[in-house]
Amino acid sequence: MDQAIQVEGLRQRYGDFEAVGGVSFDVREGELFALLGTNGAGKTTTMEALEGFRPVHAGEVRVLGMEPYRDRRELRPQLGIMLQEAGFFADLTVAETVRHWRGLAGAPREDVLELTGLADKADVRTRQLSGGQKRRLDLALALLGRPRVLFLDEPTTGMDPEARRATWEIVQGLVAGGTTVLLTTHYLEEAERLADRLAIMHRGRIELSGTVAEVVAGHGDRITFQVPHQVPVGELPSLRGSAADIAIANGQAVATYTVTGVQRPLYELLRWAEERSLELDGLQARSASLEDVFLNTADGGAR
Ligand SMILES: Nc1ncnc2c1ncn2[C@@H]1O[C@H](COP(=O)(O)OP(=O)(O)OP(=O)(O)O)[C@@H](O)[C@H]1O
Repeated sequence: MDQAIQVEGLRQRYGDFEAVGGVSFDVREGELFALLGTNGAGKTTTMEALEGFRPVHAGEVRVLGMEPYRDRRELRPQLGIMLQEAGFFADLTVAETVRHWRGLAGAPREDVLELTGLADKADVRTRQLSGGQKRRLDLALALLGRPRVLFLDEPTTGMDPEARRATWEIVQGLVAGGTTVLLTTHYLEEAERLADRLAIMHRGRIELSGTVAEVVAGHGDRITFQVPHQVPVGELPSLRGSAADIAIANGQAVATYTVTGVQRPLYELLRWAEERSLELDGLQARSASLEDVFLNTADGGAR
């Protein structure tokens, strides 16, 4: 089988409110696909439809060729699910929690605590774990049954940078071993690092999808610098027809130009500065980043 996950025209409602309004995407076997989006965009709702938690209202979803809600008994043992909120028994230790869940997995992995860096917390009660450690225990439980398809809903929220990087390595190892992963995240760097392809959702729809390179293509390049104090923002030049966007950071005005190709506009800018004997602190020229595209989408700008 080529496609592990197929979503076609998915719509989900909560009462009268349409949380997902016609979403389509595929995830190939052994691929990591990231769902990004603003708060309330419909990422978790989409994921829950694929996990078989509730029937779909309209459209078609398939996971490993099965209909997730109808076929949940057969499908569930092949899925690993890491929900956004951990629901552990507070008085069980980490080792007891794993033992409890191991009983439900067919041929459980024995190394999940070592894999997730929790071996030294085996005797700690789950309520005493830090937020990041709880996320790691959640991941450990999701991996117990050696899932073919792994759903990770904001897996690294609350983790320190080191734990986040360690988690990325675990996930990369799983994908290298053939596991299909659907991930939601608010960390754009996480998606840039891990995702083979991604989709940006906004208000129940997919606004953009593709590889990172495909998603940022066509969004131009950026030139930014701190506006010198002696220059009123109204006197900044336009660069090849592009006017400056001004943002204030720590009391300092920062100018950003969206341009196509940086060489000519940069030349114009430097000549303008030279003629006025101005120093442009913090001058940067770069391609559009996933963050630029994301913010543009969230503003309703990318269509
Ligand atoms: N059980 C529910 N009943 C009513 N509305 C709900 C329910 N669950 C989610 N919603 C609403 O549906 C919309 C989509 O929620 P969802 O959790 O799927 O978004 P999300 O993209 O995962 O958001 P976040 O990034 O904040 O986790 C939101 O407006 C949310 O308030």
